[in-house]
Amino acid sequence: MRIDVLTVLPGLFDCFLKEGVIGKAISSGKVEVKVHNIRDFTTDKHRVVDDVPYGGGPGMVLKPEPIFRAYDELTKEGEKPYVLLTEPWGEKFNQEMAVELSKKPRLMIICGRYEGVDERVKSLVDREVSIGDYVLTGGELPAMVIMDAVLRLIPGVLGNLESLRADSFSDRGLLGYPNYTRPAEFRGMKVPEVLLSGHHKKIESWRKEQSLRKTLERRPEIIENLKRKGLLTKEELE
Ligand SMILES: N#Cc1c(-c2ccc3ccn(Cc4cccnc4)c3c2)n[nH]c1N
Repeated sequence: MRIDVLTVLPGLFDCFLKEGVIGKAISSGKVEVKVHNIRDFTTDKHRVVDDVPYGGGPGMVLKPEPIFRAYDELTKEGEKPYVLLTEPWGEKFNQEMAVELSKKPRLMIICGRYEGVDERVKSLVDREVSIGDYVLTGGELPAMVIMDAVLRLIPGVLGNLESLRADSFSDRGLLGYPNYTRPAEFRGMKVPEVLLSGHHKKIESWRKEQSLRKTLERRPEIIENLKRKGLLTKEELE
């Protein structure tokens, strides 16, 4: 998968693209992520990317020209990208969307700043996406959240064991099971016996029950949604 990111703050992505699972996936060539400074696609000597809003009002708006120039330049060759625009009021990002996006060969993520992008930029966009009902200062952190959730699903990025675990739980949006590690007792708090038993079938069924129970308690709508889609097995429904 290739992802092109358009932003006026490319430096925000430096650590994200160097560290951890995502950094390894990029350095090993499993995925390609290129961050482009929208300012590099301006043509004036002051490299202006924003302007005051028509009709008045606070703040500035990202101009359409530099973003269109970047899009035209980056799509001259190769497969056309599926274009995302991060927006406070976009479609809510979730695991289902992450799975869908992970199957695209190429993505482009346009990150707004200030009061947002000129409305005409949306003629380039396939999906306006929000990571939640709160207002951030720009679209870069949402872009990193989306990339993290999508790239971890690319085969080989997490390694086999992890991707197997992911398929059975988080890809259906179920909440995770409790994790423990040594010591077996810490300040009077013991690790559940089943996890010390070495009985893999019992452990798996305990984890599934914990995940379903936590999801039912905290996010019952996820269970209802899975029931409606027929994505819960008979024993999971019991
Ligand atoms: N995805 C996502 C987001 C954003 C987000 C995303 C892009 C931009 C570009 C500009 N702003 C700031 C801004 C714009 C309009 C009004 N108020 C503030 C952004 C916020 N905030 N919260 C989310 N879940």
